[in-house]
Amino acid sequence: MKTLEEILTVTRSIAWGATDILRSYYRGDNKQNLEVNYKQNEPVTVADTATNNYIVEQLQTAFGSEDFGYISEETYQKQAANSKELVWIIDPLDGTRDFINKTGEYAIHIALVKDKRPILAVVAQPETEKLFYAIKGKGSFVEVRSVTGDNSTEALNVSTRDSLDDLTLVVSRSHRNEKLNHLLKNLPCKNQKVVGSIGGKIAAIVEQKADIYISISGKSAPKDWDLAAPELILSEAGGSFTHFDGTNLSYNTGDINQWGGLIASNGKCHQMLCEEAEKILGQLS
Ligand SMILES: Nc1ncnc2c1ncn2[C@@H]1O[C@H](COP(=O)(O)O)[C@@H](OP(=O)(O)O)[C@H]1O
Ligand SMILES: [Mg+2]
Repeated sequence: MKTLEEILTVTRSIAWGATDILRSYYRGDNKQNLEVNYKQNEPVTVADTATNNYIVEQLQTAFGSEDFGYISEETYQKQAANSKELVWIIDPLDGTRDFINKTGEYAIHIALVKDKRPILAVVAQPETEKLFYAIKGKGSFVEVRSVTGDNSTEALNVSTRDSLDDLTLVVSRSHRNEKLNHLLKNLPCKNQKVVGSIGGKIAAIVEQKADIYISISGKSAPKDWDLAAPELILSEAGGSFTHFDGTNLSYNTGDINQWGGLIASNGKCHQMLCEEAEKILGQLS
């Protein structure tokens, strides 16, 4: 069995390959029409499926199916938890709406999960040519691709901002509901900005451009592939990512949905934020 470092090297290379595929669709180099279909009210394009197939094929070629299971957004069908000890959880295009609407805010997520928790993660942000990566216990890093092929890498640390009023909150542009809007209106953090893709929101926190991300499920919920890779990148950069009650997220549980309220933060006032969120939402019901 390869070491996690060896697995990461291969995964990073696959994520750069996926970056090139998405960038070429984004720029219209692939002449195929970007027809938008809908799966459970979420848009899907040929860019999602082409990148999905590329990532899964490349991972399967590199790691096989004896030791590893595979859960990927575009090929997922409702199923029991995957029984393999190591499971890849893949979102080939996180932020499909933003990809279609050309905000540039979309990402690729690849996570390796063991015992329901992420142990290795890559989040690529094609439009900034950045690739965020982490191994559990080894810190988070960002690699920036340059045209000369001379990539630079930096260790990531969340901000040290620790006063609720000063924290900047990032939130979804397209997944909003009454509860979330009520919470955003009543939290003391008044610096709020919309960012597409969960990978992009977590990238903003680990690059210290923001401090908090909040999500509340409605009729639908974010899925394992939306969260597993960003979660590890954030926690390895010193942040926290939990349910409102402070408990950890679990992946590959048999229910792909992540229901309820989730808070990701720089960790400095995480518990206070969780309590504040529950208090504010308690007033609504
Ligand atoms: N409440 C919710 N219900 C369903 N999906 C959600 C969601 N909140 C976030 N997501 C998913 O998370 C990704 C990023 O969304 P957003 O940009 O709004 O934060 C999108 O996935 P995909 O683009 O991979 O389909 C979106 O479907
Ligand atoms: Mg997707």
